[in-house]
Amino acid sequence: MSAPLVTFDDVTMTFPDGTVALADVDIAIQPGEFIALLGPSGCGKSTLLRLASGLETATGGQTQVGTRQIGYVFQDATLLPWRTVRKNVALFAELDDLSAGETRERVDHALGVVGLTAFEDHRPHQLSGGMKMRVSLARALVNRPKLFLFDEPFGALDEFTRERLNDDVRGLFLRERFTGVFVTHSIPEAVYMATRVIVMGARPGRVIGEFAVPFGEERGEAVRYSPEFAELANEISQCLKGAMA
Ligand SMILES: Nc1ncnc2c1ncn2[C@@H]1O[C@H](COP(=O)(O)OP(=O)(O)OP(=O)(O)O)[C@@H](O)[C@H]1O
Repeated sequence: MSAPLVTFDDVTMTFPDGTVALADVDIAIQPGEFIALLGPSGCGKSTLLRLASGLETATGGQTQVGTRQIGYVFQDATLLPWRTVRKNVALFAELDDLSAGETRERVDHALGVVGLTAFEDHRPHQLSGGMKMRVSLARALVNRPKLFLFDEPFGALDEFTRERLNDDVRGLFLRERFTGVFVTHSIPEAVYMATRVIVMGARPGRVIGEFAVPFGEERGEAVRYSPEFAELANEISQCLKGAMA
């Protein structure tokens, strides 16, 4: 087995007001894994992503991340309304001071893989919620992330759009070969997307269960509606219920 890309070793996070968001968290994420993080509200899922991204530093234990090329998408697409789709996608490349030619090449690629090339001159108010999230994904892709953090990106979308975006992210994962950490409240979404599901409990936030997902790279309806899928979702649900009892 290769060295993990992300390691949380005995990590504790206590905020200045005394809130213990995480206690004794041990997680090792191998390159090429797609982890779904599931757990009740307030169990520290977003805090874990913030630690992995370097936005926060844990108050105890060790957090190690083997790359600085990190993509991060949030529930809100956070687009700049006055910029076109292309200019929004180019934002981080501009901040990184990439040359105009390199930026154009990366933006073209990112717009292509999220299927928005035809909309590059639109402004955010002309897009659906799902399209805005695709712009947000493309913007993160421009940095060619080796680690891609998703903080409940599709929670606000209708189920149909969400399922399509789940397939889009799976497609990106298979094509770009990043390592993914995907926070969600949805058990089916977690099972559909992930290679491994990590279940967290609250007060304090900690890992209470891990489930390897036995499905291969090709997912789709046949997997989503299979008895094995329902069985695994049920096991995870029992684990979560145990955490909330
Ligand atoms: N800056 C902060 N100061 C104090 N407490 C905080 C801070 N940020 C988060 N918390 C607390 O830490 C705990 C974990 O928060 P976090 O946002 O990581 O949970 P979560 O599992 O992502 O929740 P949700 O599913 O509702 O988004 C919560 O109790 C939250 O109130």
